[in-house]
Parts: sequence; structure tokens; C-alpha cells
Amino acid sequence: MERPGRRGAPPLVPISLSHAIQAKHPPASDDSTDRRAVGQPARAAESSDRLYHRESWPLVIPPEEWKPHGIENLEDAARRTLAAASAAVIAGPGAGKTEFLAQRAAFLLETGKCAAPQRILAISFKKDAARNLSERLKERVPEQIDRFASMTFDAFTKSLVDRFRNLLPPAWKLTAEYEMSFPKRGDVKEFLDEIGRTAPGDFRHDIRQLNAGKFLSDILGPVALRAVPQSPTNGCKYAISEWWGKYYLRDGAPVVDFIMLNRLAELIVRSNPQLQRALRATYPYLFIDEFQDTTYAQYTFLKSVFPKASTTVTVVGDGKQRIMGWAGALPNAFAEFAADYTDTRFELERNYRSRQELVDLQLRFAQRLDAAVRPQVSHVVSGDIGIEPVQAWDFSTATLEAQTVAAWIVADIENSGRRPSQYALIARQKVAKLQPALVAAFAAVGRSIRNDDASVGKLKLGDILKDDLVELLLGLVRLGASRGGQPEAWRRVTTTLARIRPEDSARQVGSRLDDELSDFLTSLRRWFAATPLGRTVSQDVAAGNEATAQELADELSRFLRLDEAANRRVFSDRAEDIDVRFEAFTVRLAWALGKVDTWPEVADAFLEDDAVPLMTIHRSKGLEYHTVFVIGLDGDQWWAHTKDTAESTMTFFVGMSRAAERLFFTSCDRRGGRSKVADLYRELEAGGVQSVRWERRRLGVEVGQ
Ligand SMILES: Nc1ncnc2c1ncn2[C@@H]1O[C@H](COP(=O)(O)OP(=O)(O)OP(=O)(O)O)[C@@H](O)[C@H]1O
Repeated sequence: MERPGRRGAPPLVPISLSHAIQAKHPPASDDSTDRRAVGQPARAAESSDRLYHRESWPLVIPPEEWKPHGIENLEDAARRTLAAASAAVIAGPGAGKTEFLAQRAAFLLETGKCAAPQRILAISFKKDAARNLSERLKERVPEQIDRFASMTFDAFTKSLVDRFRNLLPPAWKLTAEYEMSFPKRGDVKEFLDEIGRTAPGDFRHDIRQLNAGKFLSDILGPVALRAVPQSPTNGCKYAISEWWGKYYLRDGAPVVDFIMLNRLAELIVRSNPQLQRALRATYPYLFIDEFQDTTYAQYTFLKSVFPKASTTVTVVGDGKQRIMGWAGALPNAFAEFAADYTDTRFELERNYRSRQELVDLQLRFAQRLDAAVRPQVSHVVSGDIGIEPVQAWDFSTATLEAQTVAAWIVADIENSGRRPSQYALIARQKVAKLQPALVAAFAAVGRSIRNDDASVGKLKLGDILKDDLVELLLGLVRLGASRGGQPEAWRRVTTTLARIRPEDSARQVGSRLDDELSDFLTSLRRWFAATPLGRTVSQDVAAGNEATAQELADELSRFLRLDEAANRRVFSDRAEDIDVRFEAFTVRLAWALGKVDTWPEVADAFLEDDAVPLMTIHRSKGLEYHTVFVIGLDGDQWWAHTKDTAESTMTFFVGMSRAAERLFFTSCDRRGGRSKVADLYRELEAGGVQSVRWERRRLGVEVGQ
């Protein structure tokens, strides 16, 4: 029998359905009864000398003896929340919300409150965040990681559809492999205009009132699908039913987006009591990070699949960092949660990321968004940084801006020894517009930037760099290009390979996996030696690199036997997803080949870790850097600030709160100057932020006036 978690993507229902349904351990209830003794010999629970050992490993730790991992302590409110039933944890940036979830997971698993084979399901909004949470837990309690499923909401609902598509009611059966598509506002508008003309007369008025930008998220998203579709009784329902008819219930491959997949997943679970019970028994504990960004569809899914009576739900977030309003985030998710689950809430008041001056400045903007917000206290030990930690720089041109920022960062790297990845260039949106001047300026001082929002194939660079399949492929390239001395790469590669080939790695002596890997690396080395690299200086060289990248990618795929469905499932439930990631890997690989002369340099060129990252504020969410430049706090990037000042201020708040030690804002006359965001600058000024006008650069020395 396969061991849970050994093969395939983390199983959704790792224990068999019947086992789950009959599981002796009831789902977590709202009391905090210590269920440590479940599954243990009676003497362990009753013993006065605290022999809490289970006969099987791992040990169960009494809650009062449990200590946080990897950090000294948790603030009181967080400590109390560890053992609480359902609750909302609300806290500002850097308060350790994600860290708290990792600690709570360790607490529940190690104290046996979440007793094997039960698991915790942790939902995040971004792949990065899901992976980050899982890694934090893996570092601290590696023996428990199999019982912690950390994924994005979209990945969870999508994998329910992919795994249980056969449970869809007959009217919704998937007749062919679905395609994913992400309709733009214009597509929806065209659709609504069309049905506004062709719908039955009494529906047309309603249809014309529908907002194309919100139709999918706010109208279609929260509506539960009926197992047997019924005739629409008003314009809104008509539009929803036409949308499903046009994209899903049609001849040919159904086309869906994540909102539609969410609705299908909800239907699957709602119409299958067995699956419902299995999911609830498997996951008595549910965490949701960044709860403020929960959409209508996600929230209705949550209430339907994990209701209050069956699941202990912990949501964490910060209403002031709600940046997905445009994508249908609930206006006040915490109030909904208080009404539907529990009004127990804990507020955290420490800040473990930013120095006090930055925390004080953040408070000014936090209070613009919520007058009742309480001050945070920095728990960062920071030294003298030699300059004002926050400054607003103003330029006449984008070139001067880019040159000044590049020169400053490069000098700072040289003086401090910090890595380029400790700096970030963050912009409101169109980073591609800022990129050319920044690329040129950094190149002129011998450094580079990496645009994490650049498209690579159908993905974004930032996502590929953190992808587990890409990590494995790159690990193989790294090992093949070196002759030993890469223990970390070897460890990571063999750990992932063991998930693909458990039968090979299980052999104790002279594991076949090691042998196979060594043989493959030997052949790869030969191939590298016979395959010269050429920097991309012409179209011909670029085409040559593409061919080389393709050949290498095919070779890697053959070794990993990625044509076998079971192996593909280690990385995704859908074969198509692997193709998209593989294609992105190949495109980026071809690009990297054009940047280096030798094979040992390829993996580093691919990752560009020696570049300063450039990204949108949305991508920066949840991340932190020593020094942050919010580039282009001016009319061009923030043109819509006055249209929805609250939402825009939240975005600004997210961006500024990524900085640990130093924070700079830049603006430029040619991009419309500061007038569109005058209120933000007034607040910065009131907070004591010094404004510097950079007029000229001379002999590499900038002169601020
Ligand atoms: N109790 C703690 N002790 C020491 N360091 C901590 C603690 N909690 C969190 N940290 C550190 O503080 C930083 C911020 O933590 P985390 O990312 O969890 O914050 P957050 O509240 O999720 O922030 P944001 O909302 O801005 O994304 C991280 O570097 C984390 O490792």
C-alpha cells in the first residue's frame, strides 16, 4: 500500500473514505479539551509522572510543556490563540501572522490536538506564501510535515475538481479535458452586451445594470450551482446560466477560470455526503492566511465545505492590507467571519520586521484606513544605519532616477556586504515601463535587476523561480555541471526524486535511486562537454540556445519519466499544468544559456540571485527586504489613486510595510510628479520624511537639494 504523502501531490483525503468516516477521533469541537490521549496507551494519559510517550513515534507533548520552535517566544495574545478553538487573528504588517500559523500547526500536531491521521489544511492566497508556510513548518517539525497541507485556495478547489470530477452530477459532467482561461473585463463586457440584446425582454434591464468588472467575482462567484440546472427567473440568473452555457456546458472542451472551478468543487462536495465527511474528518483544522482578501466565491465555498460545526477555523489577516478588492475580495471578511463562525478575535501588537521609525510611519497610514488601529511596537534589534531611514526622492527624469537609485544601491552593497536580494524595487503596477531605464542604469554600474513580473511562457518569472518542478530540473542541471561539492543540491534533488520513485529509494543498501541518478549525471556531464554555449549576440545564437534548451529539457523529462501520469501527479493533478511549467522552464533556460559561457554558471544565471528584484506591490505581498525602494510614487503609476483612495492607500500600505530597515520613495516630473498622490506625500511629510530633489549627477556623485 502506498504510504500517505509518499507519492503524488499531497493527497486531499489521505485516509481511505471509510477509515475517515469511521475515525474514532471526532472533528475538533469548540471546546479546548485536551485530546492528547487519543490513540495512546491509557497509562500515558493518566500517568502522574507524565510518561506521555506514545508507543509509536512521534511523541506527543503536553500542551503546557510545548515551546515555540525557532523563535524565542510568542506575544501573549498569540500564545493564547495557539490552543483556542475557531478564532480570527488580526494584526498589522510584520506582526508574525504567518509565523503564528506555523507555530499553531506545530502546536496542534505535536500536542496531539490534531491527532494522526488527521491533518491541518492551510490556505494561502499566493503560491509563495503557501510554500513559505510549509517550509517554515518543515524546518521546525519535519516529522509532522506529512500531516500539514499548505496550498492556495485555487489549488485546493482545482484539485478537488481534478480528483473527483467523476462525482459531478450528470448535468455538470466534464465531457472532455477542460481548458483554463482568464477572461478580461472586455470579454465579459462583450458577453453582457450581447445577452443584453438577445435575452428575453423582461431580463434585459437587469442585465444592463451588471458591472462587467465584477460579474464573475461578485455575481457568478457566490452562486451555488444546482445539481439540475433550472430555468433562470431574472436577468442576473439568466446571465449566470448563459455564461456557464457558453463556456462550460458546450460542445468541445469546457473553458473555466478559478471562480468556475471553485463553484464546481463546491458542487462536488455538497452533492457527495461521503466526500464531505471524509474531508471534514481529514481536516478538522483549517487555517486561512491573508483572510482580508477572501473572495465571495471562496467564502461561500468555505461555509459550505467546512462549516462551523465540523471544523476549527483560524483566520489571520489585516483588513488594512486588503488589495484584492478589484478581484472580488469581500468588503469586510472579518465581520462575515464573526457572524458565521465566531466573534473570538485576538489582536497582535508587536512588529518583528520593521525598525520603530518605520513602524511609526506605517501607523500614520494604518490610521487613515482605520482610526481605531492600535500602535505596534517594533521588536527588531536594529543598529545605526547612518541615514534617515525614510526618504522621498524626486527627479526630473526617469533616467536620472534610475541612475541615482542604481548608484546608491551598488555603493551600499559594496559598503555593507549585503546581497542584492536584500533590496527590492517595488512599483504600483506597470513595472515593465520602469524596467528599461533601471536595466540600463544598473548595467552601467556592473549590476543587474530581475523583473519578477516578467512573463516567461505563460507564467511569471517570480512564480517559476519558486516552482518545485523547476527547482528539481535546475538541481539536476547544477549537479550535472559540477563534479561533486553540491551537497545541498544533491539533498534537494534526491528528496524530490524519492517522491517520484518511492520503490527505488526505499531500498536501504546502495539505493537504486542513487545509482540511477549517478548514471544520469554521468551522461549529462558528457552531453554538457559536447555541447558548447554561446552568449546571445545574434538571432542564430538565440535559435541555437533554444534548440539546446529544448534538447536538455527533453533529456531531463525522460530521466524523470514525466510522460508517466503518476510521476506528473507529484507536481500537479493536471498534466497540462506540467506542460506549462515545463515550457516556462525551457524558455527561461534558453535565455540563461545566452548569458553565460560555461555550464556550471547556467543554474545561477537562470535564478539571477545576484540581481536586485523588481516587482509590483501585489507580488511583494507577504515578502520583506532590508531596503525597499517604492519606485514611481507619482502620477503615472498611481493615476487611479483618487478614484478609490482607500483601496489605493491599502496598496501603498502593503508596499511600504515590506521594508525592515530603510524605505525610499521616488517620483519623477516626466511621469506626472506628485500631485495625484499629494495626500500620501502630505502624510509622509507630517511623519517627518525628508524630501530630496536630485537635480544633477556629476562624476558619480549625486547632489541632493
Ligand atoms: N515571535 C517571533 N519572534 C521573532 N521573529 C518573528 C516572530 N514572529 C515573526 N517573526 C519574524 O518576523 C517577520 C514577519 O513575520 P510574518 O511574515 O509572519 O509577518 P506577517 O504578520 O505575516 O506580515 P505581513 O502581514 O506583512 O505579511 C518574519 O521575518 C518572521 O520570521
